[in-house]
Amino acid sequence: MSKIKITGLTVSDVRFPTSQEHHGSDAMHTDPDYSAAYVVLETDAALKGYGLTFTVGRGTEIVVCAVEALSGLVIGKTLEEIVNDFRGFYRILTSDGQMRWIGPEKGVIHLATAAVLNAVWDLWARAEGKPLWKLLVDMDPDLLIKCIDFRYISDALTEREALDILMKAREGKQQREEQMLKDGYPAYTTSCAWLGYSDQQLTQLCSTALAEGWTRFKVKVGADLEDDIRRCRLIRQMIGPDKTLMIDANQRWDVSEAVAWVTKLAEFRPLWIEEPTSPDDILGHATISKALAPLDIGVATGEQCHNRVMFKQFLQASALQFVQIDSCRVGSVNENLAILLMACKFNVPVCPHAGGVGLCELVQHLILFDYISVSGSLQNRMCEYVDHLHEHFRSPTVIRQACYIPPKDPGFSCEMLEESVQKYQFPNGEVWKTTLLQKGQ
Ligand SMILES: C[C@H](O)[C@@H](O)CC(=O)C(=O)O
Ligand SMILES: [Mg+2]
Repeated sequence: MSKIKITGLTVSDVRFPTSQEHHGSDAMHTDPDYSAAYVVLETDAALKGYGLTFTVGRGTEIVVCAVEALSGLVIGKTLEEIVNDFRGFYRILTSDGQMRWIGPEKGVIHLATAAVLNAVWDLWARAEGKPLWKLLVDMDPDLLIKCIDFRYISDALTEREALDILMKAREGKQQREEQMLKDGYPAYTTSCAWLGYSDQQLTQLCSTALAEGWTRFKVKVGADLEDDIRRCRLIRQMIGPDKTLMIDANQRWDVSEAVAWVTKLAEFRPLWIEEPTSPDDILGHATISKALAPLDIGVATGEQCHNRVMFKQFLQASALQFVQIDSCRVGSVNENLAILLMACKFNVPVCPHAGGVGLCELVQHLILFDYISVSGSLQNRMCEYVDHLHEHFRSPTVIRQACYIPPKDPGFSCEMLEESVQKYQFPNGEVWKTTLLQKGQ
């Protein structure tokens, strides 16, 4: 690989006013403006690297500050020196002697780490002329393992075990890749039933989704039990008994409240309850999992799980039945590789969190890699899809018959259109100047 040197980093606060139409609303985040701290790595070559982390509006400026604080650790490095010791570079970013204090490996600083590392992985995939999933699928297992920081997880997954998983999954890899290219990776939709949508909207979106071939649907719950019963009944009646329904409470309940509430929704046969309580409460999730097991309802979580250490404990404690990786919450591909491999060892299916802005574009690469090179299974597995804001990306996701079609363009698919970045920049982009003026701010 040529010695591409990273010469600069720019980061933008890009926000989309999705709250105006209640897109993305849930029991906890009632007015999200889907946003991103959007990173561009400049190099001394013709290539650039693009990365982002996802936020829901106010506070994005803090993530931008954190990215700026990390920028000195990446500017001046060559791509070659980073990827030749990616584990070491991951440590440099996450274990800076002073900045580590404001994490470690969690919160705003870790969101910033995700944005920067996503851009580095994008640059690497572009330099190799491959979409990221293919870069990972083709990578020598030894090199893949060297991208992962096993510190804090080696009691649950050793390097040897991780390597064995990858070696074992070599069998059938070619067929699985061909299958993905032909049929795509199964998806479910959350776009029909945001909490702020009216019943009429929900009915109309659901019937459109059914006509488009969707068979798996997620409904937001958790604010009002009577509303939840009515909305779940509506959706279940529309989709019929055989299609799949999931429910998502976005951390709204206490542990016992979660069990009682979900028991009342059991008649609608949800496959899982997502984020029933605080995302940090591992033992609480274990209690909920145990209580709901007789009802055949699993617990899903991960979109706000800080890092690989917490995923390890969720798995060790049998506190979740579905692992929801997120491309922008933890330390990018490096940390997600660790989580995919741990999920495989513990035999728990991975069903990624996506949506927001850019999350579908990014995470499709990781789940394709999981199927082709790690788990080799589609059983009880699907990737979230949300139908908003894809038009702002140079290589938007392609969905066919409710499946993600593997991206072909080199990179990690999160390059935004320059005009979108300008227009939606907060607070000086055209859209926000008008919006803030109307609000008198
Ligand atoms: C605020 C986000 O839209 C959140 O509701 C997304 C989420 O929980 C999911 O997609 O799952
Ligand atoms: Mg969720």
